[in-house]
Amino acid sequence: MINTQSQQHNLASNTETSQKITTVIGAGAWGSTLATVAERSDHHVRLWSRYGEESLESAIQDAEIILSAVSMKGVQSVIDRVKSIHIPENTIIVTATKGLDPETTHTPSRMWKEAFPSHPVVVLSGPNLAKEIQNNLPAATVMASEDEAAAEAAQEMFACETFRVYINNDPIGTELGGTLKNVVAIAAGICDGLKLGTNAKAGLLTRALPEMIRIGTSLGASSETFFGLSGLGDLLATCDSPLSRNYQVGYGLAQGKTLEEVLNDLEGTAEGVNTTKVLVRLARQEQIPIPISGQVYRLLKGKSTPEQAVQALMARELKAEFDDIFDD
Ligand SMILES: NC(=O)C1=CN([C@@H]2O[C@H](COP(=O)(O)OP(=O)(O)OC[C@H]3O[C@@H](n4cnc5c(N)ncnc54)[C@H](OP(=O)(O)O)[C@@H]3O)[C@@H](O)[C@H]2O)C=CC1
Ligand SMILES: O=C(CO)COP(=O)(O)O
Repeated sequence: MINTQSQQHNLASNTETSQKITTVIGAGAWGSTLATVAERSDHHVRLWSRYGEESLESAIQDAEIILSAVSMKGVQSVIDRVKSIHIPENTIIVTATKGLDPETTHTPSRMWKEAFPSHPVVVLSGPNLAKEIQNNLPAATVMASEDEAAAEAAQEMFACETFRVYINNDPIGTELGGTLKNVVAIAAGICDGLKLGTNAKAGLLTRALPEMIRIGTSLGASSETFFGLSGLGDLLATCDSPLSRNYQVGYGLAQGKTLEEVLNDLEGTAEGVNTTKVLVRLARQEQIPIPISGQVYRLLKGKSTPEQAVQALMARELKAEFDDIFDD
């Protein structure tokens, strides 16, 4: 069992010097799980929490990889703390947070890159419900970076029999897939909570994917990435699992609970609530249509009921399925 303070796992401390060291920052559900995964891969792992006894400086000393798994609200403060400590330029920074900064609308990888322009930054994202991975069920994920060697090093550090790690070179697309699907997961929870059926759910997810792609490509992502593990893969996992906190938010709203009630009952973080607000701002700025996410926004704001949101989506002007299909 991993506690909420920096620990040495698995290996006796006198073997540490010969092992590659990974430090995981954030001992919540995801950070603890990723520490377990790296430990399964037989690396030396340190798990750091702001509530633990060990200093961050000591926890990240000699680490080849520093992986941040904190929720969005903790990202800037963690960056500031790491920045106050000197870390060598070959230290790889991996970010596993799925959110958007409410101040700047930036993704966590962009925030890390801005703070550490000379360090390789890698995004970890995929269909990865922490509880299933904790239970040793097989899962696949993506390590994405513009620095191929860094992505490969992170892949090697975390891959094991039950955790299959792919690499790609589209960190922003990989990160946005995992982030934007949280908004859709709220909608999926509403869909299931209202018992709208399988056809409605398939329609919802299929129409939500182009929304994610429109926003993603406007921010520089490749559309192809959204059909991979971190896009479609994570959409399927999160929107079809009661383990997902975002799905639980939608499900609770469909039961007639207020957002406050739902969040009070929730175990852990549902990033989709904040992401929806940031996403709507981004979409307005760029004039990008996001009808499904827009309805989630109205619902979270208390401006419509789940039933009204469904009606509004079904009553939209009829249109072609693909934007440019009749252009020629
Ligand atoms: N749980 C999951 O299945 C998955 C989660 N994720 C993503 O990982 C991120 C974390 O999720 P999860 O672990 O589930 O969330 P939890 O609610 O379980 O834990 C919250 C985490 O955020 C950290 N944190 C919160 N506020 C601050 C702060 N002000 N300063 C520093 N650290 C802070 C906590 O650190 P501390 O330990 O120091 O308290 C803790 O690690 C989210 O972005 C989520 O979307 C991604 C994939 C899977
Ligand atoms: O990102 C996740 C699975 O890939 C976890 O989803 P939730 O944050 O909704 O629990």
